[in-house]
Amino acid sequence: MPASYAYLGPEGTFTEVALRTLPETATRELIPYVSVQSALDAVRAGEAEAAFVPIENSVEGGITTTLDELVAGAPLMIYREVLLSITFALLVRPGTGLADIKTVSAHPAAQPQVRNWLKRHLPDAHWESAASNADAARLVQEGQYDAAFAGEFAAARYGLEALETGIHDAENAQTRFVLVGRPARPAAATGADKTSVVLWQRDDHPGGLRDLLGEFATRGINLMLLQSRPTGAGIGNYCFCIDAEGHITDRRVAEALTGLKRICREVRFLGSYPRADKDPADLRAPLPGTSDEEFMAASDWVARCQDGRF
Ligand SMILES: O=C(O)C(=O)Cc1ccccc1
Repeated sequence: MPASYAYLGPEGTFTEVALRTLPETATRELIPYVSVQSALDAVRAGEAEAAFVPIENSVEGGITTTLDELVAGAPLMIYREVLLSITFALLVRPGTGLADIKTVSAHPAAQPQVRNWLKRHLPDAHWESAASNADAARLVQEGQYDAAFAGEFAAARYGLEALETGIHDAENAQTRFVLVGRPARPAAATGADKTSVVLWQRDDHPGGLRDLLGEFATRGINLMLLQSRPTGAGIGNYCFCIDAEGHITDRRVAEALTGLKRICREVRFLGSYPRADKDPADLRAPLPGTSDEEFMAASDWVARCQDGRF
């Protein structure tokens, strides 16, 4: 298997910066791709061992292009996540002033993070979406746009200068990135893990979403992401992308997935992996009655009852 990781490029993306925080990248070739889709397709085709892509930010929620790629097509699995705090720089060709800027470009996920700043400083600038923030910087270098919102570190790579730095509408904005590979056994539980799934309801009925969420709630499982995405089968037709606390080898998570598998038309397991935001030591104790030991003791009791040995 090629020891390479694909990532959302070109060079100089926040994605690349987040990826380089993973220790194993020292022994991997890191290959930039023009889109999330092409990076994930490289994994599906066996050209790359894994792909590293943005999946969620704290301002706008899920990055829909990534979620939609994971929802459809040949199954993939998430193995790691990285959180990165994000502030933007306004990158321009040397000599450009604020008054010269007619067009600005960045990845669509950047727009909600700089909207207020734009309104205040460049109210008449025309927004042009780019495949990534670094690609916007590259297009500024080529003369296609006047300015790009990107990481300050991208300036040197594209011969640009930062007219402004530290741009962020929301304090502490973070973006979450994931390392995605072909399906295999998830890494062992660390004690502070997250499980990602996609759920498709069997039919449309009152309380349908509550039924799905109930499988987590009754087992004391906290949810960290719930994003509905259209299935493409018509208005009102959605699947649900869910991140839940815990690992598939935790009894309560395994039982919740068992319940969901029974009541859903389809469940896609997207992986169990260590949480980037928490140490196992910080994690609260499971709700009473939902620890592995309590699940095991209860099923032993049922087995004894079935045997008449209670
Ligand atoms: O990695 C990048 O530079 C991207 O273009 C994706 C992105 C978009 C907005 C915030 C963080 C990452």
